[in-house]
Amino acid sequence: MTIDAIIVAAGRGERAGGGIPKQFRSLASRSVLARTLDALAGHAAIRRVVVVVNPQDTDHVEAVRGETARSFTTVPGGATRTDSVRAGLAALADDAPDAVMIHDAARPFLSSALIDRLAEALDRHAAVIPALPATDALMRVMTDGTIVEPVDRAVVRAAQTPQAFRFDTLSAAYARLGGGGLADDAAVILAAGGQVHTVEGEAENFKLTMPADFRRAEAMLMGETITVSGQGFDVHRLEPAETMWLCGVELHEGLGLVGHSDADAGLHAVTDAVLGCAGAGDIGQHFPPSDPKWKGAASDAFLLHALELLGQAGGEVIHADVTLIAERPKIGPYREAMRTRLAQLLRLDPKRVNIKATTTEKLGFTGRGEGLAAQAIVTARLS
Ligand SMILES: Nc1ccn([C@@H]2O[C@H](COP(=O)(O)OP(=O)(O)OP(=O)(O)O)[C@@H](O)[C@H]2O)c(=O)n1
Ligand SMILES: C[C@](O)(CO)[C@H](O)COP(=O)(O)O
Repeated sequence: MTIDAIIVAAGRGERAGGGIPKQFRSLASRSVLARTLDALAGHAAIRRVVVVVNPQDTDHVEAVRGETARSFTTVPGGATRTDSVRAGLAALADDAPDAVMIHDAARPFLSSALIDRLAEALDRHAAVIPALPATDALMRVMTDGTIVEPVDRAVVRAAQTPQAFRFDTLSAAYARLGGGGLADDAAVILAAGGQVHTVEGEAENFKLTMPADFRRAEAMLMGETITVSGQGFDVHRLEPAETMWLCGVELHEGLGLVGHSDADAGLHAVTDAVLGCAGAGDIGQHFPPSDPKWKGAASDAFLLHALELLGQAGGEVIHADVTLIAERPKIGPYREAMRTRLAQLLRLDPKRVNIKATTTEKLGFTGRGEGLAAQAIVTARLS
């Protein structure tokens, strides 16, 4: 069965506050939407993901692309969640899947086991959602808050997302729905006279709605992780050349670095620091200079491999600080470009990346202009 996913991310997040729509706010150094995408688009059952966004948020969406390796397309959303889901369904219609999961961008903590449960239930049901029993006593109230009567909590459930449907069933229900918004997609099926089944939801899969939800989410992430640091150091010989690669940026200063790969000492130091965080040895073990495969290689590939190993070890980079040591070239004119490129490779906000440069007062091999050295410290969170 082919299953596509729609992430609705066009809301304004007014109840959460925080200055920008909540799905783009940072939670322990990564945006909510990047986390949601990784959880959903990273699942093997999901073929492709459409993210429904507000066109005002283009810059935020581009920043999220830099934070995740997952691919996704975007479509403009509407005034209500219902309108946004409708736009997502229309975007999938040309190459319609057998089934679709609709998920709130604002629920970044869904587990892969929950997606498994929903996918498995889709074999038996056309509409299935995760739901949780109520744990508090429930009261029916008047608009002023005065209680009318208790509600039997055995007969209610709190509905979560992802909500999973056979694509044709959900599309037909949306086609029958008039104007106006409903709370969720289960309500759309019910309005069309359909049946909706439930699987067990997850307490951790709460929706970031109010400011306190962000505090809870931060505490959850901090409590589950430890912070580690990795350190890296590299040196390459300098010689006259047209170009030099340093921290992923091409410099045109009449100097080059000599090495087996592109000799980008900055990226090599960062790669070693990431490997340090992952407890995965050093760059020479993974990319031996004796292997002709790496001759002239762009060092981006080394860093991406180290990041992959860190990911497998349950880690994510949260900060990097690099020091470049040389008399020449002067780093100042390239500093911002290096910061931007490194942030892109590390999938970090550029504010979390720092590039420093120093000379050694004409002392030693760097002082004599024979070589360039780079040091890096990378900080990562490990779960
Ligand atoms: N017009 C809308 C409204 C909501 N959503 C999405 O639907 C999900 C659940 O909605 P909610 O938590 O209500 O988000 P907001 O509408 O952003 O929140 P608020 O009501 O506080 O502004 C969110 O991922 C939100 O981005 C959407 O795609 N389009
Ligand atoms: C879709 C939903 O998250 C299911 O619990 C919920 O209905 C969204 O409600 P909101 O009023 O848009 O927050």
